[in-house]
Amino acid sequence: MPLLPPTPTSSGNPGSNRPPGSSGAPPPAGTPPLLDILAAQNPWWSGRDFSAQAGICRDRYFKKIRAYYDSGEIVVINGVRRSGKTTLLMQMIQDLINERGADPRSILFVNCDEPAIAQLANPLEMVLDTYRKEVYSREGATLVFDEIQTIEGWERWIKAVYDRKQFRLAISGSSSYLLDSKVSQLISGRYLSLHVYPLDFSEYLLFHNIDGIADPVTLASRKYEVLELFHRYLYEGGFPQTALREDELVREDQLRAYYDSIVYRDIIRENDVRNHRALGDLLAYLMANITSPYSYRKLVDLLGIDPETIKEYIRYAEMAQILFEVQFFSYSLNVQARNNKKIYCIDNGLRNAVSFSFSKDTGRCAENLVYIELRRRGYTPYYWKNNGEVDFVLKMRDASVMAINVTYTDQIHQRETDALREFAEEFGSKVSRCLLLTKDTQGTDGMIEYIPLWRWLLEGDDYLGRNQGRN
Ligand SMILES: Nc1ncnc2c1ncn2[C@@H]1O[C@H](COP(=O)(O)OP(=O)(O)OP(=O)(O)O)[C@@H](O)[C@H]1O
Repeated sequence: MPLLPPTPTSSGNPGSNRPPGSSGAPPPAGTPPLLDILAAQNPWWSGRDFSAQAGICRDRYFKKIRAYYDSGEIVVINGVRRSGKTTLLMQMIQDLINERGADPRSILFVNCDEPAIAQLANPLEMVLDTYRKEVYSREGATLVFDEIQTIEGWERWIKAVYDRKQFRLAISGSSSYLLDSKVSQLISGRYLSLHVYPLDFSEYLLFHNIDGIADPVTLASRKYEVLELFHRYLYEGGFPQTALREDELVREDQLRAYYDSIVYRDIIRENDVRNHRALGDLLAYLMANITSPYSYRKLVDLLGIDPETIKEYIRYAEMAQILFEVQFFSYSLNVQARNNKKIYCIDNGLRNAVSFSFSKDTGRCAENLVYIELRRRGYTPYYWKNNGEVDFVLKMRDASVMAINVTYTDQIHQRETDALREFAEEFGSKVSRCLLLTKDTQGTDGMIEYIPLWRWLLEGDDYLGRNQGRN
């Protein structure tokens, strides 16, 4: 079977079974294995259909990637494992070929996590060399490196390639190390980055064939289905692959496999963690106790792990983007540091699949959902506590603050509204808005706005104030 059959738009000789730059003979037994690997990863070189790999279009990410690509800067896609980064890269490639007339062979995609590539002595250089010699040697190629953080020294290499100005570049990675300060300094001013999260609620609806709910008439006619799906989303979370699974047992097994792979590859392997048991105990505790305040001292007493190790492991979990620590809100950094922290998880489905719980933990799930949505919208939420507790405090660009409580019960408890009033009294004119996200109550009492959680998730930033901006 020819290695690279011709494609109608190929830049090679018409009728040739080989890519431009290769020798005239059919690929012999001794064809470099690297070319085979690359050909398998780049089905478009041979005109093979790869639409299945491009999945369902997540519009807002896709539009951004397109704009970033057109800017000529390095497109960086970052996000927790399995959130859909590779699929977005496939959508970008499909768009370049199908809509924008790119020569299929002018696009090189490399999965750097593939052992056969990662094990090469100088993988990126060898891949580019092979590609240039065997597939496409002209200028203007697009080079796409998926999971690039697995290759040591990739930053210098990417910078050098960028500086040659011969290629368009896109890279992706699953860990925040991809853009930690050292790296971003090296390529600073040369990249535009996009953070990919598991599906938001409108994307989740789209994955269940509900589209167009921005239109009030459509929303009204499909409200029952939307509410039913919201109930599922609340517990099952939004990883794209699991959102498409109907079988609950398979879905949970898959989420547990995600968790194991994140913990092993992005925490243990990435940071060379030796004490697996301590790490496992800490993560299990934090996963079970999302949304609750904790102190390092309490964790030391409970788990018998020293405080420095606890801090370090929490940082690793943050870099792997599965857990996020939230600080107490105060204008004084000392007060902020002295107070307890809270922890939130990237996805309710992931959290529920690995945490043993007798109840459905609806309150925690609702609050966690809001936290992730606020991060998606670009905020760094804080919490506040005095007599009552405010779940989220947002610092706005105009220096005001917004307070949000979440209550997912049939009846609204007075403590939720009292806490918002207490916060408003304490911070006075700095408070621009108080929201209470509810199960289904909507309206206002003059000071507090009540909004059903599902509706707030769908209505994007509007309820947070279009002109308020983010911190
Ligand atoms: N937009 C989408 N439409 C349909 N399926 C999707 C979509 N995005 C992701 N998926 C599915 O979710 C799974 C993970 O997607 P993908 O490989 O793109 O994620 P990733 O972030 O690159 O993962 P990793 O970090 O593990 O490489 C795949 O099975 C993929 O088919």
